[in-house]
Amino acid sequence: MRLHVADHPLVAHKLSVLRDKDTPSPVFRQLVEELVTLLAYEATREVRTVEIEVQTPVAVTTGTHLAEPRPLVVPILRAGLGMLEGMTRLLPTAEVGFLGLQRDEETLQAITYANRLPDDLSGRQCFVLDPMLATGGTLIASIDYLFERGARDVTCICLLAAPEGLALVEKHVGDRADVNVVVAAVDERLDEKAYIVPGLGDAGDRLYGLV
Ligand SMILES: O=P(O)(O)OC[C@H]1O[C@H](OP(=O)(O)OP(=O)(O)O)[C@H](O)[C@@H]1O
Ligand SMILES: O=c1cc[nH]c(=O)[nH]1
Ligand SMILES: [Mg+2]
Repeated sequence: MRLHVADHPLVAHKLSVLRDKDTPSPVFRQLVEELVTLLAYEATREVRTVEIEVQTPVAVTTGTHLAEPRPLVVPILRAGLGMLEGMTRLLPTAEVGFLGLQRDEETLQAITYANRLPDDLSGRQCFVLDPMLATGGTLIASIDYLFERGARDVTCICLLAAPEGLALVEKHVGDRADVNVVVAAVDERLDEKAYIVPGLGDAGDRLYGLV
């Protein structure tokens, strides 16, 4: 697994506003989108491209297009949905697949309640969107679904990660170079309810206002 922690003052600024418990849902949603676009810039650094010929008004030149098959973006419902718009703004031609997973807050196991992924992901580059990497159970299940269907590589974009969750994902995938995790920050730890500390609370509730 390769980990990239964004080191940028704009990311740090937006993340601080996101953490503030008094930031209301509309502002929270807007900031999540902006943060994803900044993280996606880094996360798509190795997106596959092909050379094409472009006729400018002046001359013929060599340009770049995204290669086929198109990348697949997979928001993990519910909270990952808040990251989709920011991602597709940068990758408008990507296909989107959906996974619905909810962590059972007693057992901390991730339960899958929706799976709308293409059956065959052979050769596909996949980008998983989930704001919170806490115990890592949700992300591990998501990565497994994608590789089971033949994904070529998986890049996970998260806003916050706990060291415990990162360690579990790393233990699960080992040193394979086709799993990337891009995060805005790695926080201190998990609390007794497996919430990220200092974190930002329940990302789904803060995005969509449900309790
Ligand atoms: O690393 P883990 O310990 O598995 O926890 C992380 C998961 O918890 C949150 O989702 P949640 O289960 O609250 O669902 P929601 O998005 O519907 O709120 C979050 O968005 C991750 O998907
Ligand atoms: O801190 C956490 C942990 C899991 N899910 C969240 O939304 N927040
Ligand atoms: Mg939640």
